[in-house]
Amino acid sequence: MQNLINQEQMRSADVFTIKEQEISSIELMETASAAFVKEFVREITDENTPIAVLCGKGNNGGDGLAIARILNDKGYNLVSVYLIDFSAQETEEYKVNLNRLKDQWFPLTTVKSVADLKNLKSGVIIDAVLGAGLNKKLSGLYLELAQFVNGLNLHVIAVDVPTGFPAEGKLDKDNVYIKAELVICFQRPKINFFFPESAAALNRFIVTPIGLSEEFIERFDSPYKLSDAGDISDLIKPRKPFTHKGTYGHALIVAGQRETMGAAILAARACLYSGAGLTTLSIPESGLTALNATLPEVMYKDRTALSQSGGGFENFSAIAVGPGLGTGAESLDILTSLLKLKLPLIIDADALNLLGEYEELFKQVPEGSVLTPHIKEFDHLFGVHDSWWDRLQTARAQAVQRKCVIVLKNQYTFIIDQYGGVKINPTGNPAMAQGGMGDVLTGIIASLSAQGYPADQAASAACYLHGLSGDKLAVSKIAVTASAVAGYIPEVLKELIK
Ligand SMILES: NC(=O)C1=CN([C@@H]2O[C@H](COP(=O)(O)OP(=O)(O)OC[C@H]3O[C@@H](n4cnc5c(N)ncnc54)[C@H](OP(=O)(O)O)[C@@H]3O)[C@@H](O)[C@H]2O)[C@@H](O)CC1
Ligand SMILES: Nc1ncnc2c1ncn2[C@@H]1O[C@H](COP(=O)(O)OP(=O)(O)O)[C@@H](O)[C@H]1O
Repeated sequence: MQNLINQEQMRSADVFTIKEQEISSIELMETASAAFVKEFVREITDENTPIAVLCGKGNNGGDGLAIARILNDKGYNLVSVYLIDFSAQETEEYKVNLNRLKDQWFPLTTVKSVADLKNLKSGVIIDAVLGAGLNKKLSGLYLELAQFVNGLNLHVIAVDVPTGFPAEGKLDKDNVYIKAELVICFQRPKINFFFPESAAALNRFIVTPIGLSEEFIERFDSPYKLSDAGDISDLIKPRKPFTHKGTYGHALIVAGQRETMGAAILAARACLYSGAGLTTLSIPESGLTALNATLPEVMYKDRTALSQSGGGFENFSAIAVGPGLGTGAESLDILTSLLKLKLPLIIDADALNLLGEYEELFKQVPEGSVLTPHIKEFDHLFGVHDSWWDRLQTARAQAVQRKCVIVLKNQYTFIIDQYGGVKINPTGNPAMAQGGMGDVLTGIIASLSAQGYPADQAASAACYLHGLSGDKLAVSKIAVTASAVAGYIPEVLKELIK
C-alpha cells in the first residue's frame, strides 16, 4: 500500500534524500530524467521518431533538458528542444542542464510565442513545460501554447504531470491542460489522476521511482492510500482443514422486484462465488423459479416475515440490501424494518435512493454499515457536487460522522473508512461499464462480511477482487458481463491467497 503524499511533502522528501544520500539536486534531476527515459523508450521504441521536447524554465523544464540529452545519448537521433521563454526566472538546475546541452550540438529553438512552434508537425512531444510547481491556472501565452499543442493532435508524453494540471485539489471544468496520452510520473501518482476529470489531461500514467527515500515518504500520514495486490493478499485468509459451511458465515441479500430480479440474482451469485458458507436471497416470490434454476445453492427467505419483529432476519452474519429493490412503499417498509434490527448493513442501489429521500431513515443507519453509491446515488444522498475532489471530501466527512464505510464507485473506486481514511482501488477497467456490475460488488462485500472481515477490509478487498476479475476477463474481451465477473472471483481469490 502506498501513501499518496502532497507536493510539499514531496519537496521535503527531495531535501531529505539529497541530504541522506549526499547527492546534489542536479544529480537527483539526472536520476529522475533517466527514470523517465527508461519508461519512455519502452513506449516509443523507434529511435528514428522525431521527438520535440518542450521545456519551461523551472525544474520540470530542467528535467526536459536532461531527458533530451539522455535520449540523444541512447541513439534517438531526431530530438529537438524548444525553450519555452514565457517567464523571466529560470532555476539553477535548468541553467546547468541547458549548459550541458549547449556543450553538445543540439537543435534548440527559443519560443517567445506559439508562432515559433510552426515547425512542430509530427512525431512525439515531451511536455516538460510546467510540472508540479504549477501555482495558478494557465493563462496568456501558456494557455495559447496548450491550445496550440492540443490542436496538433500529436502523441504527447508528459514529465511528472501534464502542463496546467494541478497535482491535488479541485479541478475546474474550464481548466485547460496540455493533453497527454501518457504521463510518466515521479515516485508517487498524484491524487488528481484518480478523478474522472483527469481524462481532460491524460489517458494513462506510469509511476517511476526516482530514488527518493521510501522510508521517509512512508512516515507521512496521508489520508490517501493506494491499494495493491500485496495488501489484499495479506487480508485474505486461506480456508483451513476441517472447516465447514458454518465456518464461512451466512449472508442474506434483500433485493429484487419483478422487473429487476436479475440484480438480486447477480448479487447472490457474487456472494456465493466469493465463498460465503451459506447465501440466502430474499426476493419476491415471483423470482423463486428463476433463483432455483440459476443458483440452486442459494436459499430463499420470505420477506413478508421481516415486519414481524425481525422474523429471523437478525440471525445472519451479514445483510445486504438494495440491488433491484425498487423505491416503492413495499421497499420502504423492507428497509425500515431492516434498519430496526440495528445491525450493520451493506446498503446499495435503491436502498440508497430511499435513504436519499428519507432523512429520518438515513439517520438510523447503524454504525459499521457499508454504503456503496455510484456518483448519482452519492449526490442524491449528500447533495450535488461539481467536482470529484469535493465529493471525496464530503465522503470523508460523512463516513466519520456516520461511522460508516463509504464505497464511492468509479473507475478508481474510493473506499472511505470510519476515520476518513481513503483507499484507492487500482483494479477495474472500462470493459466493466455494464449494468449489474455494482450488484456483483455488493454480493462480494456481503460474502466477505459474512466470513468475518471487518467492514472496511471487506469493502476494500471486494473492490480489488471485483476489478481484478474484470481485468483478467478484459484481456481477451471488449466488454465483460457482471455474471462473468462474479463467476471468475474464485480464481482471483485463489490467486491472491498466500
Ligand atoms: N521529487 C520530485 O518529484 C522531483 C521533481 N522534479 C521535477 O521538478 C518539477 C517541479 O519543478 P518546479 O518546482 O521548479 O516547478 P515547475 O513545474 O517547473 O514550474 C516552474 C515555475 O512555473 C511558474 N508557474 C507555475 N504555474 C504557472 C502558470 N499557470 N503560468 C505561468 N507560470 C507558472 C512558477 O513560477 P512563478 O509563477 O512563481 O513565477 C513556477 O515556479 C516536477 O514536476 C518534476 O518535473 C525533478 O527534477 C527532481 C525530483
Ligand atoms: N470504467 C470502469 N472501470 C472500472 N470499474 C468500473 C468501470 N465502470 C464500472 N465499473 C465498476 O462497476 C461497478 C458499477 O456499479 P453500479 O453503477 O452501481 O452498477 P449497477 O447499478 O449496474 O449494478 C462499480 O463497482 C464500478 O467501479
